[in-house]
Amino acid sequence: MLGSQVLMAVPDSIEALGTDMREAHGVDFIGVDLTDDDQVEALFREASPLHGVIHCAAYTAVDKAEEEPELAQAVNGDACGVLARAAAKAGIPIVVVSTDFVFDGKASEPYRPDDEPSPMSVYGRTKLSGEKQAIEAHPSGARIVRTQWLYGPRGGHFPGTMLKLAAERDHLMVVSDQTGSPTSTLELAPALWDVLLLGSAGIYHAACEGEASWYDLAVATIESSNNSDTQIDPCTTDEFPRPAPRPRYSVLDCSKLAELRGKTLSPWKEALLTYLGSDSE
Ligand SMILES: NC(=O)C1=CN([C@@H]2O[C@H](COP(=O)(O)OP(=O)(O)OC[C@H]3O[C@@H](n4cnc5c(N)ncnc54)[C@H](OP(=O)(O)O)[C@@H]3O)[C@@H](O)[C@H]2O)C=CC1
Ligand SMILES: Cc1cn([C@H]2C[C@H](O)[C@@H](COP(=O)(O)OP(=O)(O)O[C@H]3O[C@@H](C)C(=O)[C@@H](O)[C@H]3O)O2)c(=O)[nH]c1=O
Repeated sequence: MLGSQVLMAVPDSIEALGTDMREAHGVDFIGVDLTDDDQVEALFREASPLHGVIHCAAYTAVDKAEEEPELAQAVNGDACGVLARAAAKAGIPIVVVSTDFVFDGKASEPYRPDDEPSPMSVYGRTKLSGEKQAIEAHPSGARIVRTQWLYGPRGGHFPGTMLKLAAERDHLMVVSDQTGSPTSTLELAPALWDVLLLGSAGIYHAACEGEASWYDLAVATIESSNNSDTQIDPCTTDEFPRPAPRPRYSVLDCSKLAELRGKTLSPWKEALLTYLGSDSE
């Protein structure tokens, strides 16, 4: 969703900094083992990122990760250390994209970046490992950006699944007891740039404003399509069992990012409607 490329090296020219015309080189790591220091260093020599790296690759199949913990650990955990080490050697910062699923969801108010993580799933544990490995490998340059509930122009995502299912079925059940902040990658991408270029080493939270359940997100998505009679009913997590546990509440406190940027990301519904091409509400 954040791009099929797994690494973005930013801009070629210093003039591009601070403008809206920032250009990134997407680098496809075809055939490169991200857990191999030599291969990643060679890739850095080839791509020669001047100002930094935004690392987006991950094993994101939350349920399947429960069956493939070693692979998830290699991709989500160890690769972050390797990439951060290469960035440290190159003397450039790195942004590592992480997740709300590092938290256990037992909180009742938004999680701050320095709150203690306690992941519930293989995906969450391996992403937390990636955060730690990146910080250890590049203490002065690693910026961790935790985000959540992403959707956007590329790749599969929950609103897309809802639209597809609504076209096929006349009834959907969607969990209403998990709360987070649906976040458009169109909102997140500029924030990642700002953290890379203006931020300092450490952990940031980045999500659209406001909170919602998956049910709320499904309803808002289907309503905006204006051509669906599909009935959507709320259900509990227990009524929609999945292999990986998810946090019940994982809203992120994004005030540190807002201070850095002088603004918040847009409210989640506004961003959703913009993405869906309808701002008529
Ligand atoms: N989706 C979400 O809701 C959220 C995502 N995030 C984080 O944001 C980042 C981007 O997520 P998203 O855009 O959803 O991810 P996607 O699953 O859409 O894309 C992940 C990318 O990683 C690549 N990748 C997977 N395994 C490997 C590997 N072994 N070696 C090289 N590349 C690999 C994939 O390549 P290929 O296409 O070839 O498989 C794909 O391009 C991730 O770090 C994720 O953890 C954080 C919070 C929420
Ligand atoms: C398809 C479907 C899902 N659900 C539920 C299951 C689950 O609790 C919730 C979301 O399901 P998904 O599997 O689409 O999303 P999920 O993989 O849980 O999404 C997570 O992805 C990772 C990568 C992250 O980092 C998280 O921030 C988060 O976005 O919706 C329903 O209730 N009804 C449905 O018809």
